[in-house]
Amino acid sequence: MKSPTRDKLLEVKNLQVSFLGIKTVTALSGISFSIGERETLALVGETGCGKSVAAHAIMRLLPPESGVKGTVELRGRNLLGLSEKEMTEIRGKEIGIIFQNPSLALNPVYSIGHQLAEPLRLHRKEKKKKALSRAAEALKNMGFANTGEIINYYPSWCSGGMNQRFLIAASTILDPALLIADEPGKGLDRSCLSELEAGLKRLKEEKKTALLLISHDLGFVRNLADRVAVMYAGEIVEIADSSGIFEEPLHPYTKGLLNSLPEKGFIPIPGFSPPLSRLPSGCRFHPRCPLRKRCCIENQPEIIETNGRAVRCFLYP
Ligand SMILES: Nc1ncnc2c1ncn2[C@@H]1O[C@H](COP(=O)(O)OP(=O)(O)OP(=O)(O)O)[C@@H](O)[C@H]1O
Ligand code: NI
Repeated sequence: MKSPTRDKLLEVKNLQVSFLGIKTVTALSGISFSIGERETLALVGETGCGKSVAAHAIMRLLPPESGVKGTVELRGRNLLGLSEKEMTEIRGKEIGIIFQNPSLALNPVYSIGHQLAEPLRLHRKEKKKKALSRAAEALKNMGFANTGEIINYYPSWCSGGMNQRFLIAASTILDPALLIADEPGKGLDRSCLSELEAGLKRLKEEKKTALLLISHDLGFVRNLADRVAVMYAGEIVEIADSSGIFEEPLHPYTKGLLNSLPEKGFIPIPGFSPPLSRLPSGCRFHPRCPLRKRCCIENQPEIIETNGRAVRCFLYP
């Protein structure tokens, strides 16, 4: 929504995800958003609202018993209609993904250099020497100075923050157009977090990689995101430019999230998100909303777009 003519890289339309079990839970109730080429979109919202499910659905990494509907178009190609073989080609090459725990994703028995160079040797048939020099360059982009030494390190020798940056270097070594980062900063201390932030910034600016950034840390989001989508109980309730969300939030839930920031006085939103198996009537946020009206209890608001932003709330026409 930054500019109406921006080239769309990823377009998610009406994505619905249900987990079939004794009780079927609908984790995503039809979410739609798009990410432009080179753009960073953040997904924020309280725990359990469906952020990780959205990331997994886009990458087709959900368990087979999950029901997925809607479309996920990467440069116009619907990923949900591809064969598993075609999808394997997309993962890593066109869309990279990193999760919060890097030690689970890095292989403990191979050196960092080997793990970075391997995809280049495999997919690009690059010679060892060239692949290793590209690996060193990727490490430099992630803020490491002594790359000649670091390529010989093993993950267990390094801190969580270093490993998270190795993982970003590894997930983007084939220059994917989009990197999905699900809580990349979780569990990292402040200094590791600022190194991670600088690494992601360089990736955006130098490699022109688009980012889908999932994070609880609104400060981190504010520093990196061009646009922000706010989720609540399996729905998107507001999407706007980063400055719109942080300076002029519209939805009462977005306002509540911002008030819980330290600089706004740590005021938590009273109550809890509803369980997905027992959603309230009307607006899903109404039981916790200080501004609720009668219609909010009875009717479900649609998400409405105006002036380059979208909001799901009866306060806005
Ligand atoms: N495989 C699964 N089977 C059943 N339910 C699931 C499955 N995966 C996720 N869910 C449910 O879907 C909902 C959304 O989960 P999700 O992990 O996407 O939340 P989140 O927004 O990423 O939260 P957090 O901030 O804690 O990471 C949760 O209620 C979760 O229990
Ligand atoms: Ni999550």
